[in-house]
Amino acid sequence: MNVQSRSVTLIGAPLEEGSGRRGAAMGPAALRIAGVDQTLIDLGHDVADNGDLRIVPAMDLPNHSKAHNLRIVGAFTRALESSVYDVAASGRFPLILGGDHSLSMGSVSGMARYAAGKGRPLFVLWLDAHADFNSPATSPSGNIHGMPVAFFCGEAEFAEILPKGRPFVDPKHVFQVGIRSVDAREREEIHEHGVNVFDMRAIDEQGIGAIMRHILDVVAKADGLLHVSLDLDFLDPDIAPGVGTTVPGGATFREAHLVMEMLSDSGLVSSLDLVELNPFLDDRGKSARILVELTASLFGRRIFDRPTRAA
Ligand SMILES: NC(=[NH2+])NCCC[C@H](N)C(=O)O
Ligand SMILES: [Mn+2]
Repeated sequence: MNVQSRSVTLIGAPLEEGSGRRGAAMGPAALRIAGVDQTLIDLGHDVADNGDLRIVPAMDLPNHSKAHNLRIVGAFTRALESSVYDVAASGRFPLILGGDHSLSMGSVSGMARYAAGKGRPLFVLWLDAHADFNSPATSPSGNIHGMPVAFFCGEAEFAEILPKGRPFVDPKHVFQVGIRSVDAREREEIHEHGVNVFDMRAIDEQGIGAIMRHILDVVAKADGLLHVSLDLDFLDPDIAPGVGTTVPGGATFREAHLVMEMLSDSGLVSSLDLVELNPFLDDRGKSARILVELTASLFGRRIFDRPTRAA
């Protein structure tokens, strides 16, 4: 195996209040039970586990009728922003175990602060069925997990969650791959802001390999850092049922692994979110395991590393 060994720190974010239902708070536990730490250790990496973040609701934030549970999501955003920043600044790779996708408001903002301090641009690879570019004004649901991209791009500020002057991500540095469910006003917003969208049709027509080569080329040429945010619903629900917002027609097992293998080869990835796993909806741990397997591919596992076995 020819993989650069990395120092990885796991950060559990048992957050479910950004989604419309319960269950995603069990995500970090399920990912640990599926063996995320040992899998990385077996690949030769040094792994530390910071445990799960524990928060109290941020009472300085308002109760917002169009951004449900803002005080809890806001508290997680603050806690994750600083712990992801601290882990990255200590030279380690932050691996965030979610938790619903609103946690990316914190993780990506923490990486944006880290990248700004290094004078390097931050790029985000958003692997998801959804664009998550709503704001309280445009969201049909009021669920904050549909808003994180707009938040870290500086477009959705629904209360002062993070200090004024926080660094934003340039929407043109966001690559969304696997998209197949976008709300009407959200669609206008992503086009207006120049987010790079590769929807499922683009994957079907161009192939995921060509799309990934293009993205990695752009990041490498800019000497950027690349944060990867993997929403379980990027995958087809047939292979990954343990998620609250399933959309048919998602990425296949091999498409998802090829994304991770190419990311691994590139050496460009600085940080990773694993989000939206809802173990309450899963089928005998299948979705938790697939997220761990994909993480293994991102950290250097190759098809030929696995013992051959009949199905
Ligand atoms: N991360 C997710 N699963 N997001 C789903 C968002 C669904 C819908 N667009 C909304 O804003 O409510
Ligand atoms: Mn999402």
